[in-house]
Amino acid sequence: ASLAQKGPVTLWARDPDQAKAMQTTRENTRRLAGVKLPANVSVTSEIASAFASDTLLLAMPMQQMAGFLNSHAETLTGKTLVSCSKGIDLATGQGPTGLIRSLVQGARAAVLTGPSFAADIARGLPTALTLACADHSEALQAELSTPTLRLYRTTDTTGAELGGALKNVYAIAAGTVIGAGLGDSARAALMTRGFAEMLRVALALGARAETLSGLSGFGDLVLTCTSEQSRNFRLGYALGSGAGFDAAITVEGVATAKALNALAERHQIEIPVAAMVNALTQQEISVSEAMQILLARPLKEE
Ligand SMILES: NC(=O)C1=CN([C@@H]2O[C@H](COP(=O)(O)OP(=O)(O)OC[C@H]3O[C@@H](n4cnc5c(N)ncnc54)[C@H](O)[C@@H]3O)[C@@H](O)[C@H]2O)C=CC1
Ligand SMILES: O=C(CO)COP(=O)(O)O
Repeated sequence: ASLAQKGPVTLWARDPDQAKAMQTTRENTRRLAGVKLPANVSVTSEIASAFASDTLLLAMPMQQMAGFLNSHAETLTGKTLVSCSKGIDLATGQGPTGLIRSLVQGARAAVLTGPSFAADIARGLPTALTLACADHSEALQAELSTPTLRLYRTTDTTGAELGGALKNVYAIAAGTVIGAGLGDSARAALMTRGFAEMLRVALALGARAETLSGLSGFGDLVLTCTSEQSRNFRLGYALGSGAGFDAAITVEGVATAKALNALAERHQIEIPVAAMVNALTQQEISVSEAMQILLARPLKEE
């Protein structure tokens, strides 16, 4: 919707009925109810017209991306593929750019990430994001920036994708703390220790520290750990308060916690908060057990 301020945009939906309904009603009632599609957004389920552009934005749950890329590898060859997904592929431990590079020959991989709820962007509220691409991406930055969407460029794709993926794990932790009534001070402690874990993992995997301190890292951690709009925060809140949660809702932090723990084990990095989130979401421990384990850890230097 934001890009439509600058020209025609084609939105691809897999399901022909859903595409037709969106094209007619000018709304995605299931995913973004109440937001009207701008006039120059057209919705189609036809690959040929949807994939005609040289630049394509990929917005799907992370665990679906490998399958999508495999199915459409030939059509996507030579395109600039900009991933908006935040996660780590469980099967390979790769982020979006790694998947794109390994599954689509000749594609240029980029990541668009940072603090942004889809509903805020669609309503034209001011938003700033990180655009990461290994090669010179000034033209892409200009192409994807709009009057309400300000993009900052970097070549650090590893840092950008890890910032966006990992913050979801700590948003679940923050939601759990608030849901369990443990207070804002405890949330601030978890966010800070969570950020230290994000930095340790990202640096070990070759990211730059300044990327993690930017929009895709610190910025997105703050947004997701403090907003009830976040699905990751809301899942944590439900876990903390003992309420139910709709399993159909996309919550990237659950799979990411699993993938992150596997990565940390391989690289021998300590991530106690993420380990608790993984154990909690896999229903291996209770909220009070998680808190006791974290509080009983040996005292150490900051
Ligand atoms: N919703 C938000 O505010 C934001 C979401 N993201 C990220 O974007 C990604 C997608 O999230 P949402 O759009 O919110 O999830 P969602 O669950 O609301 O929508 C997912 C969309 O992907 C489609 N999809 C599912 N499997 C697919 C496949 N195999 N091939 C093609 N399309 C497929 C679905 O039909 C649906 O339209 C996630 O990684 C999320 O972290 C990033 C920033 C903001
Ligand atoms: O990534 C997001 C905001 O930057 C969206 O967060 P949720 O997936 O937790 O809703």
